[in-house]
Amino acid sequence: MGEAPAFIVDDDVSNGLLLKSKGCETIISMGCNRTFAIGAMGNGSDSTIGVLIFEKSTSEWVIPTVLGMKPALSKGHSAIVLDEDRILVIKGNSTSDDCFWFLEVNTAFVREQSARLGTEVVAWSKGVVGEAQIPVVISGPSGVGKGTLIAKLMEDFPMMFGFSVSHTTRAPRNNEQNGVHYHFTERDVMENDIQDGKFLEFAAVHGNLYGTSVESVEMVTDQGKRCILDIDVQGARSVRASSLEAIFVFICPPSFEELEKRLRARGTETEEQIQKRLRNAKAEIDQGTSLGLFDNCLINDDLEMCYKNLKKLLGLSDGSAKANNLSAPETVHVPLEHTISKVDQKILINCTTPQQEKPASNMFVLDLSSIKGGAPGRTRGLNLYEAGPSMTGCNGFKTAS
Ligand SMILES: Nc1nc2c(ncn2[C@@H]2O[C@H](COP(=O)(O)OP(=O)(O)O)[C@@H](O)[C@H]2O)c(=O)[nH]1
Ligand SMILES: Nc1ncnc2c1ncn2[C@@H]1O[C@H](COP(=O)(O)OP(=O)(O)O)[C@@H](O)[C@H]1O
Repeated sequence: MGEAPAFIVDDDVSNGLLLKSKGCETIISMGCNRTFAIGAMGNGSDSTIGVLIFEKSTSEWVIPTVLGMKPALSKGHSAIVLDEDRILVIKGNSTSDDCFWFLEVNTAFVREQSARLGTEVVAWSKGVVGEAQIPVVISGPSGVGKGTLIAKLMEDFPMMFGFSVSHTTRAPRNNEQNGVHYHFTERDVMENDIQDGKFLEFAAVHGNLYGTSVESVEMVTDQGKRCILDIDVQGARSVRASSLEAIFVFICPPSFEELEKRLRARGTETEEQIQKRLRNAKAEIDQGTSLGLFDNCLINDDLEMCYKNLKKLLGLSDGSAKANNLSAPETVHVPLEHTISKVDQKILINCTTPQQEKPASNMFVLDLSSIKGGAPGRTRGLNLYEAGPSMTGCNGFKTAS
């Protein structure tokens, strides 16, 4: 559990939306029963951010199990309670690609993990500014053309899509690069990482272990791109059961004979491996087309036609309307000294220093009405924009004292 953080607890914690920041420590109340302290744990350069919970009914401090990648410690943060299930923590002196963090305290994931571990649990999830495009899971039997379709998508929309690089214990093919096509790894290393909870899903496929690490999905999301996962049907089922929201697409061959022809023509497998893949293909097609697991099934007969249909279901048929929206948002710097206030799902961040002449140009609105995802993984869909004059006065927003 670790050492208790050296928090300074203020008496003034009764207001649910209260922000109280003393150097590294932030104290925030949630409902009438619990107060959260977020601040430095450890000493000097070894300090990391820690969390303590004060249970008012028992007057006791509880050290929760903290899940997820946590933010680096900063000299000050502001915080605000959202919907009674998570706390938005804004790191001072940081840029918008790393300053918005959510501490989940009562989301479905946290409740599930708390029941599993039998302890109080909280989970960090970093907020990503930008359009909330949910990941795309693509499955289908070996040789059906998944890789070919994904490569076309990545080539035509490089700013929009990013590929989740899986881990596998199978040997690389001649044209495959480590870290690009797969992270080629040893079985015992991968099994340890699975035990440590680093994988979103994993499965034994054609005699090898394959898996998607949480990090591989988060890395794509951090770039503001829509994540594509090329995983088998078992993996798709695991992702469906996880809290990662995604769209599920199954690619089907026009016939079994054509699948066999493509696999042989690719020339990357031995005869034995081809036989194994063909045997597995039958079960995969059965499951992929009949379980209700997939949102869409595309038949890859004519490649161009299938690609066109894939683009259509991803909302790209009109050319690139959505792709253009995805240009990386401008980076905003949030200084150490800032105040925040909340109206509905909008947070006004006031970065104005007393010397500044045009305060409005230094106020931003963080709109959380379209957020998606959360722990495990990133919280996407944060919308950040400069506050207009109507938002910075008495119209809706009250500036926190
Ligand atoms: N569950 C799971 N399956 C994966 C993952 N990465 C790849 N696969 C699947 O493993 C199977 C074999 O992939 P691969 O060895 O690259 O052969 P290919 O499908 O014939 O190109 C395919 O069905 C992939 O979709 C992963 O991270 N998790
Ligand atoms: N619609 C198609 N018609 C004919 N050949 C195809 C089609 N789609 C893909 N291929 C070819 O089939 C082989 C297998 O495709 P690939 O993308 O590697 O499949 P997967 O990733 O599903 O294993 C490749 O040689 C590819 O060029």
